[in-house]
Amino acid sequence: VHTKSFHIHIKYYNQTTEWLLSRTRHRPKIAVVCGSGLGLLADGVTNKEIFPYADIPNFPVSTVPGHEGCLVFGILKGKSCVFMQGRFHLYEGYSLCKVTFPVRIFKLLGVETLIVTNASGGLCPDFKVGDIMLIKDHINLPGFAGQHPLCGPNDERFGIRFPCMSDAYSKDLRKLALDISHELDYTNFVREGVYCMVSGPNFETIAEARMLQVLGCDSVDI
Ligand SMILES: O=P(O)(O)O[C@@H]1C[C@H](O)[C@@H](CO)O1
Ligand SMILES: Nc1nc2[nH]cnc2c(=O)[nH]1
Repeated sequence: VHTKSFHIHIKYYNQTTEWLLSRTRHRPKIAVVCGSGLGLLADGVTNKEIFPYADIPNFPVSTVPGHEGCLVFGILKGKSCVFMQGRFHLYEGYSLCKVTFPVRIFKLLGVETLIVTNASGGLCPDFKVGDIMLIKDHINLPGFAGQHPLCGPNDERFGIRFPCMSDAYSKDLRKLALDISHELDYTNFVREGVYCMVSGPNFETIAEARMLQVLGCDSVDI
């Protein structure tokens, strides 16, 4: 649906939401987007209901290895959750409003907390391969050049026209994650940093990586 368009009509969001609500008993308040190879984050949920993206009306499909392409509803630690086993990327040929389509569906399903994960490239010299970085802020490089999911007519149901981004990532949730990393003795590989989005699909040249470091980025992904 409108793969190259800046805008997806509300009727498609409604159609997808109604389709899901009529097929799952779950009413999740928490959504988790699983990046490359991280689909196993959904393994721990009980009362699972699984919907392949290809079956969900208007949903994009995953085209990248390591992205299973399923929406998994279930219960984790007594909380109803929904997991995206696989996410979408600009470099797959999807417009950014298509890439972010599921996030708006989560909003319409009643989700209040979104946890995003991905496998990104480290830029901070202190980081080691395999470290976990909690995102404290981001730089949306394609956004500077007009590639932005919020371009186009604004629908107030999803948020205001000019969103403030000075507190994009919940301080409370970041503190909780850091506190738990202390409890679990994970502090030697749990970091905090600034995430940079680029369009890909190529990874950075040495000069580009150095430029992103100078701009204050600690990790980069596509
Ligand atoms: O979906 P994420 O960001 O975790 O995946 C990264 C970026 C590319 O899709 C892929 C390259 O290996 O990993
Ligand atoms: N842009 C970018 N994305 C990545 N995703 C995983 N590794 C990388 C990387 O080195 N650069």
